[in-house]
Amino acid sequence: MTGALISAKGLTVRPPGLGAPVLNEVDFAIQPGEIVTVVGPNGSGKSTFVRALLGYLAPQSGTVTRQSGLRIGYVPQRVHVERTMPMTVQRFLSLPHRVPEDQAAQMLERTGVAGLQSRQLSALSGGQFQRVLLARALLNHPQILVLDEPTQGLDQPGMISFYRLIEEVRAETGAAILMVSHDLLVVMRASDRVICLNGHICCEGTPQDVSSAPAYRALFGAEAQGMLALYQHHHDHEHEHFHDATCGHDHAPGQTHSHTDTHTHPHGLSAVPERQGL
Ligand SMILES: Nc1ncnc2c1ncn2[C@@H]1O[C@H](COP(=O)(O)OP(=O)(O)OP(=O)(O)O)[C@@H](O)[C@H]1O
Repeated sequence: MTGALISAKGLTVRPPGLGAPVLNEVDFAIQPGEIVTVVGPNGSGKSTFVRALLGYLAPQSGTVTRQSGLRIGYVPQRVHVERTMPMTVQRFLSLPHRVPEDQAAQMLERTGVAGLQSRQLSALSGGQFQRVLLARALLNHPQILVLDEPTQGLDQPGMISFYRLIEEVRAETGAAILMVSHDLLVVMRASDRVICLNGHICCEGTPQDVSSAPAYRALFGAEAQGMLALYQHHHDHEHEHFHDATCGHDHAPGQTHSHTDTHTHPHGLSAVPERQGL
């Protein structure tokens, strides 16, 4: 799609030594300012997808296009190496390029961990470390932030406040955000679009659409049921390109879906028709 920050067409990735591709024929595009979340079971290819989009992995076939000169802020999934090394937060923020102390201080304040510059990385709590990682990614003034499971190890309140911060960052900077997450309930509420991945795109659309898609429910079972408590999904509205792998067809804009689902509310919550603030 024109204007996309990153797009992929027919993206197929097969790591060396693996017989079958981890990703198969994935089409994708993210537009400026969009928040897109990738969900999927363990081993479904989420990190591979992100790394291929960023150019760290070469595709077997298909193409990835990144806007020329695109500024990317990337928080990878596995960063425990840095945490065990003796290193202050200031030094960590200055890798690979030196960052003036006042800029570092400002960014740490923005991400809610003011005054930690001289603290050792190993002395940070999980939540503080995630915010330091976010500060480092933001120092690059990214047009797109790519976060691979950014709330690993955080408790529920920590997760919620982290995602709130991500929404604030989008509002303030206009950066697009591509996240991989297992925190389905929380993160889906903060997303414009959700992609459910399992080697290929099983379904994608608004959180409401995806949470009630049979393919999504088949993958996430009980957790998907929880989503039903949060979203009321009437199948009498228009879908904008919503591919449902279980149905096996696309619903074109203007097409009315004919499923008649009964919505249950297992937690006794009232249905929330629109996206809610966190
Ligand atoms: N370099 C590699 N060599 C061999 N296998 C790999 C390689 N990279 C990924 N894989 C395999 O590809 C599959 C997808 O891995 P990936 O890390 O992308 O999944 P994921 O959805 O991010 O998983 P998780 O939710 O557990 O983080 C896994 O089965 C993994 O073992």
